[in-house]
Amino acid sequence: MHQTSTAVRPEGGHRGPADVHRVPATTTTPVGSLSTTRSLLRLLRWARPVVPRMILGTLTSLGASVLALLVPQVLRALVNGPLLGAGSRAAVVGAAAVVLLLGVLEAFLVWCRRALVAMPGTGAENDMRRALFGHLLDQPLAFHDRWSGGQLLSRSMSDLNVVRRWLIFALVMLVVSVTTVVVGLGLMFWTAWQLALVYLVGAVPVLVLGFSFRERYKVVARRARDQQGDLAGRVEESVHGIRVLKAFGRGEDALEDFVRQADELRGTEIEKARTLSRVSLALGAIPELALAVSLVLGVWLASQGQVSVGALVAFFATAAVVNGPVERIGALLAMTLDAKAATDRFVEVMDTPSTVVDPPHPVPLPAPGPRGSRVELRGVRFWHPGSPQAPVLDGVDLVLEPGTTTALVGLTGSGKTTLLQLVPRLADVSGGQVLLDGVDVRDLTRADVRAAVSVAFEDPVLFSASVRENVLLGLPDEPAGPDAAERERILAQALDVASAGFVARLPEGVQTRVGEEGLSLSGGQRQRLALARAVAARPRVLVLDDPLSALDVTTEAAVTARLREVLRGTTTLVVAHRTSTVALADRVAVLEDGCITGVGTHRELLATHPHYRFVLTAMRDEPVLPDEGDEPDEHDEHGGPDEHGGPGAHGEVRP
Ligand SMILES: Nc1ncnc2c1ncn2[C@@H]1O[C@H](COP(=O)(O)OP(=O)(O)OP(=O)(O)O)[C@@H](O)[C@H]1O
Repeated sequence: MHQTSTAVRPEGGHRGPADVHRVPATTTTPVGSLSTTRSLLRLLRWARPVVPRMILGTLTSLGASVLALLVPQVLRALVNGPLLGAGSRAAVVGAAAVVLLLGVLEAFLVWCRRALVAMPGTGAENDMRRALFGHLLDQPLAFHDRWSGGQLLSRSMSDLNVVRRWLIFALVMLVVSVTTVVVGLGLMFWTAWQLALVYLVGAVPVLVLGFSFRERYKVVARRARDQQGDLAGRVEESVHGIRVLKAFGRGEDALEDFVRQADELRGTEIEKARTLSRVSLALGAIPELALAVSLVLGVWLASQGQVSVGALVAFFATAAVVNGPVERIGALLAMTLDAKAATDRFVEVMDTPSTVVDPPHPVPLPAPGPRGSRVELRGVRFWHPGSPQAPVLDGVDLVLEPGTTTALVGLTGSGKTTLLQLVPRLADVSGGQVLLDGVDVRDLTRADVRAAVSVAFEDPVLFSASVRENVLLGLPDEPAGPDAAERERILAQALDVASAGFVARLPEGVQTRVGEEGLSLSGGQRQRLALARAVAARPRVLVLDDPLSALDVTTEAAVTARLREVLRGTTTLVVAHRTSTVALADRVAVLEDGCITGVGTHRELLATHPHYRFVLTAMRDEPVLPDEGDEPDEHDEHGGPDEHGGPGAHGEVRP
């Protein structure tokens, strides 16, 4: 999806600040300022294919209502004719048969309405859910940082449920009810206009009450939906952090927080119910009151001979038909306002443009050179949305030469992960450029970039799927991707590189289901599968965010050794928090104050770069720092960069 209006690039090229679209993080979103009708009309974007069936469903429902309204007219003829006049028994039976036929036809039309409308309603809900999920997947990381999972969950599940129920029931019934009331009133005027006038006077307070109900209910309906989202977020967060809550004995506090939020939601739901019950009371009582007055007047008029008895019967029978829809209108209006709140919340997400988009005219991905792909960061600046005054990266220059491995080193919070994310376009630069084989990554399609660049994060995520599916996630499916035998070979090699021998001991080997709903793995096992996944994608560029942090030293050494073999021909950028990870690299780049302040071999930097030495002392394992004048040697132990140095990544070295 390409959104030019709020795309990240400012006019005139790549170097300006990102156009950051701000989205509400939680429930403080104000009530949508659009009218209810305009709000709900936006559903047409997704519900258009089902409109014909909806119209047909509404027409059948209207037909049913017309039949219901015809019954009183038959009664009128029956009373004025066979009953009070010189009618025959056959005429009475005939009239009863007509009433029965009308009833059966009405029931049939009601069934047709359900059959016509139910399916398209679920179809529209499904399409909207799919569109929303696709949109969420399309959003950059910054979007997911700012929206709570609970809000997104409730918007994609319960909000769309509300919209579906409105589409298949309330919308149709509202149209039918209003039409029935209008036509019924017309018939009442035609039957006995004096009585209809009395009935109509009762509509004035109903309309006034209805208007104030709409205004009040709109606000609480939105609040209730937002609070539901917050509550879902609370559950999600607590389940996610259950270990921490238990470990710190904070279960009771979490429960208290949950109960408080649940009580707030309950309060809002009660307010909704009260608001609705007030208007429902008025909608029920006022027409009945008007009918009571009409009855007295009607009897008097009949006694004066100004209306016939048949007309009187028909009038009240029609009023009985009309009263049902009038009473229902309150509940239908409430469902409509709930649907407006749900639609507003859905559209808020859908209208959030992605800031990382495909270019209008993508450049084809150039072929890599003989030794692999070259990555260059040129004057890269980056700040997180909302804090342009504090750039995390402030002019990063770094070249990763083809086929080399560069370790990125810096103090915690210095921006290493942020820098890494810019290469596969998980976020776009705020200034400067990231070039892949000479092309700005923003001029490539995201699919091309992500096929070329694989990532493994420190905090590995496995999906509820088999080991095989998790590891081969980055490979294109057949027929574009490798065939079955080749996939098995890639799988075996990736697991071997990641030293994931434990997979063979899992209950069903590579078929074992892991992830959230599968077998629990240790942190190190998960990391190895994530690493295998990155390797299996056979990328040109491998971006590793401290992927071995949970491994013991022996396993890390084994993985490192295998990685060094496989990484030939792959350009690798690896964040290192341990000297043993640095050992993987040909060159080391030091990130300091948002810039690369040094690039060189471990030995060179150790000798010349005080900040590098300082960072090493802060690393998780204990580096062997050289005594003054000594040659550093700890990397020789790890088979480090000195052995594999050679011409590698280089960049501007700032003293
Ligand atoms: N989504 C975000 N919104 C705002 N600031 C953020 C966000 N993510 C990270 N930051 C900030 O950006 C800075 C760099 O974070 P980053 O995660 O890139 O550091 P790092 O060097 O990888 O840290 P570590 O070594 O601890 O993993 C930090 O100050 C962090 O607080």
